[in-house]
Amino acid sequence: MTTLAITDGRVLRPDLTVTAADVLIDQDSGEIREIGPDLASEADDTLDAANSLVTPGFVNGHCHVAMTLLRGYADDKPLETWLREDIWPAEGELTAADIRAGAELGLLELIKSGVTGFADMYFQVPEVAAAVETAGLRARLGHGIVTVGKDGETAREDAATGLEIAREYDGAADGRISTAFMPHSLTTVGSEYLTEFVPKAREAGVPIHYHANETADEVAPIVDEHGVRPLEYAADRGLLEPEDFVAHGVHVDETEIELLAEVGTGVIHCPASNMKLASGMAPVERLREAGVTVGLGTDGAASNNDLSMLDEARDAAMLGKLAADDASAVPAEAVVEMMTRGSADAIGFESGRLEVGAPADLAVIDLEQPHLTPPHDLVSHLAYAVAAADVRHTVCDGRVLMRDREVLTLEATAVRERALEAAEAVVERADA
Ligand SMILES: CSC[C@H]1O[C@@H](n2cnc3c(O)ncnc32)[C@H](O)[C@@H]1O
Ligand SMILES: [Zn+2]
Repeated sequence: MTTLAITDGRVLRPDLTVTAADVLIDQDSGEIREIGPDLASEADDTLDAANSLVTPGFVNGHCHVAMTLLRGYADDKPLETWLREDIWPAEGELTAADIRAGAELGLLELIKSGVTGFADMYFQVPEVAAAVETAGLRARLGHGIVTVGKDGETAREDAATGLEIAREYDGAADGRISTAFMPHSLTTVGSEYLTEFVPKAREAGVPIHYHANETADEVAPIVDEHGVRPLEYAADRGLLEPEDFVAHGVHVDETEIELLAEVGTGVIHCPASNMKLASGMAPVERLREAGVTVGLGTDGAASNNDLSMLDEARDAAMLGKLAADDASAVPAEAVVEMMTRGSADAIGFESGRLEVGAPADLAVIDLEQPHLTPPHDLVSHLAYAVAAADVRHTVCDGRVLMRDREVLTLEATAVRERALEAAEAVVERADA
């Protein structure tokens, strides 16, 4: 057995208490073997965590990681206009190699900001999967299916690709990659494709993930056409099971909140994207009160505009208070739980907690920084004050992905150069 010890840190436990301890990791199984004092002598390798917080790796519950190429390409527009006028035409120009370059750039950003797992919906999933395999993160991947605006044959092919990818890649990268069937949303995928393919996804044993109730404009057509709320429409078509998770959930009414809580479908809250696109304020406090599993996600870098879960946590706490008109709503503990265990539970990962037997997915935060002084309350710091640049080490599945701020699994300069070149060429083609 090969072992790694994270030494002399302050460890954030599942009950959100912090204890001075070492963490001993079995690198063969990728699991935490022991948490306690003086474990360095038992380890083959060590990572120094003095004056640092050892936290569960952050889990980005909803992302389009290759969209880093479109960061800053189109800002300051609402969702529908942004997608139709700018993003979808530009995405139409993306090659497989572009998506690989964008995904690697996004993964570099995730590792540097302490993220160890994420869920991703995009095109050219084999490219995203290859990047994940190299980078060493844990991911739930899916092909984003869109059928609106396509003829019947092309639309059906897209849904079939979604199913095929979900079947083929589930369990890839020694189990670090899992999949989901991912219709883009309830308004961009026709009901007939849901009726045909959702039962097949269930047979394949994969969960279902989609954008839901993101804008008011997306709710009205479903209510008008089907006479029910979007999540009732989803439940009627078999898209609301305990293993499923939806992104956004901004415009959910009380019936839908109760439905989510009753069924156990998770919601991934994306506060930065919701604010930037002026989509609205999700009722996070109410969702949590009702017992809904709530995770956090950045969405893509074109609507955020970064992939930092630390920024997302702060945004979630701030926006949650505004939405509830209550400063005690969505407190620090809630967002720390959402960015770790909440997202992990929602997307079906066992990570998000530091305990014996759990996956060794963790991040080490440098506390010796002016903006983290004094360290009265480290949960408060994680929610409100820690920045991506404070992450010293990132470990996933027991493997060190970043040591002393140097990413070991990706060559940072080459990744940036490839992404820069790809991004410039895509924008040139899109704007021609
Ligand atoms: C079909 S792959 C995924 C698809 O989703 C687009 N997208 C990015 N951000 C959002 C968002 O906030 N709501 C809906 N769709 C979004 C992305 O550009 C891809 O086309
Ligand atoms: Zn999205």
